[in-house]
Amino acid sequence: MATPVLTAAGMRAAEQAVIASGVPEYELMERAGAAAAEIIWRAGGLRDTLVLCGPGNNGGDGFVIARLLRARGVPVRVAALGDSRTSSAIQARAAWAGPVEAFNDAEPAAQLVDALFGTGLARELDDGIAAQLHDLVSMASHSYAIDLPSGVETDSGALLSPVPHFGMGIALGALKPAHLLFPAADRMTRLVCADIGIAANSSICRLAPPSVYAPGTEAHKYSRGLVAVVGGEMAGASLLASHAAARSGAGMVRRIAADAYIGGPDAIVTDFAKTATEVEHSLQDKRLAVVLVGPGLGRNKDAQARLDVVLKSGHPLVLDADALNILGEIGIAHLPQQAILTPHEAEFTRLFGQLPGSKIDRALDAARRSRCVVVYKGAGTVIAAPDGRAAVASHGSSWLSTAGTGDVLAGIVASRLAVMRDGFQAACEAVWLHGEAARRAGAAFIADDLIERLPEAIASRL
Ligand SMILES: NC(=O)C1=CN([C@@H]2O[C@H](COP(=O)(O)OP(=O)(O)OC[C@H]3O[C@@H](n4cnc5c(N)ncnc54)[C@H](O)[C@@H]3O)[C@@H](O)[C@H]2O)[C@@H](O)CC1
Ligand SMILES: Nc1ncnc2c1ncn2[C@@H]1O[C@H](COP(=O)(O)OP(=O)(O)O)[C@@H](O)[C@H]1O
Ligand SMILES: [K+]
Repeated sequence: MATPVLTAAGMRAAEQAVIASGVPEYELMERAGAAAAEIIWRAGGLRDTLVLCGPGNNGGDGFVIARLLRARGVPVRVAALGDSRTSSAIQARAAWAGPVEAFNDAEPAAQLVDALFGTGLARELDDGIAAQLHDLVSMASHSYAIDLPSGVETDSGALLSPVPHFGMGIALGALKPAHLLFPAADRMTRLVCADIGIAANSSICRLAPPSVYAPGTEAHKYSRGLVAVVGGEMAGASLLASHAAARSGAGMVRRIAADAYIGGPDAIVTDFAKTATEVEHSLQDKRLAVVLVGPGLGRNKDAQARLDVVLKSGHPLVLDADALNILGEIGIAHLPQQAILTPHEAEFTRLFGQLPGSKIDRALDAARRSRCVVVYKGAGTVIAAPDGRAAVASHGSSWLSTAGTGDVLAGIVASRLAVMRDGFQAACEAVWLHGEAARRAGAAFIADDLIERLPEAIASRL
């Protein structure tokens, strides 16, 4: 099941709904503290522990964690950053029977629990606080960020001040954008989400592994989807995309290109189309389920003419690479509705300009403006639909940062769209399969290797 993602305001609203239903606010803090203490106990056992508590409810969680770990026999010290300022945090502090040290004087421990700030962080940490947190975390063998690492901005994943690397992030009640967006997501080696009895409904989710279906017994190559990949003068990129499409479930792939390359998998049929008119003619095939254009297209006048006939073809479209660059120049008004766009950062900015907000906000804004599904690529890829749904793919392999992997993704997107016809779902499946193929390919792979891993990635989800 997809894990929902809540912004700081969304989380407050979800908490308020539970409180309005009759659960005392302090009960939520006890639940959060108990869930986190259980996770820490399982991971760290009887290690000597230091809990850092801030002034708000995140600090309150810390006092509950300290009390419950001590009740299990864990040697626990608590260091607080000033007084507790909320009624729940004051109550949690009063229930802690041990001494409270000053944060600035706290000595390191084998296990460090950061309950300084969570969703209420309003500005960067003072330099001295950030430095002391950094030292204490780096001297601990086990470190846990309660709800969020202190210093990250909940909704954007930005680092408001330097943030150390934690062994584990323990999200309370729901994931927040900073758990999945970079650079914050990189500050937690492991991430767990603790259930505290909050109904976290959200149109934004963490990308979940898909359920993929094998073709039915009545399937034939056209019913499984015929994909056309329209390339230009350069063969490599459109070949990668075509090959990836062929390995991702489509019944047939046709490459329509001006290059004279005749190698590549024999299963891919190449239509030699020198001019835009010849491309137009090839696209008149009613059996085509999806047309992908962009990889290897080029940006010259001929490329523009080829793109133009694709945009007017009436087929469901996937637009990548040079198709996006050309659209960045001529404007998104020329986009057909319900296409899938797969921009990386530079292509995104060329298409939509500098949009405000988090990467999730920007992807959703772009999807609404273009009325297309947008796959905003990079570490922390966001897939957004015009109706407000978004999925965030985190922890994809950084080895993907190699030439041609985007062409492979575009081919997978086209193939999944040909198979299932739902743009958002197809894009989500494709990003997951691409990430899984990368995981299976290990280190230092090239784009071609990813394609070979796609059948295994698909088989793992049947
Ligand atoms: N309502 C509840 O009882 C629950 C609260 N929860 C916890 O509460 C957290 C949110 O609590 P709060 O809203 O109290 O916020 P925080 O505890 O994250 O921080 C807010 C406090 O820090 C101060 N502050 C903010 N930025 C600062 C900075 N840079 N330097 C110094 N002081 C700064 C604020 O003035 C305020 O006093 C969540 O992250 C979660 O850990 C969860 O346990 C769920 C239940
Ligand atoms: N550091 C990274 N971590 C995770 N994924 C990445 C990283 N860098 C790139 N990727 C992924 O690799 C692919 C690269 O696509 P793109 O930039 O279009 O490359 P190309 O144009 O060379 O094919 C995208 O799917 C992107 O999300
Ligand atoms: K924290």
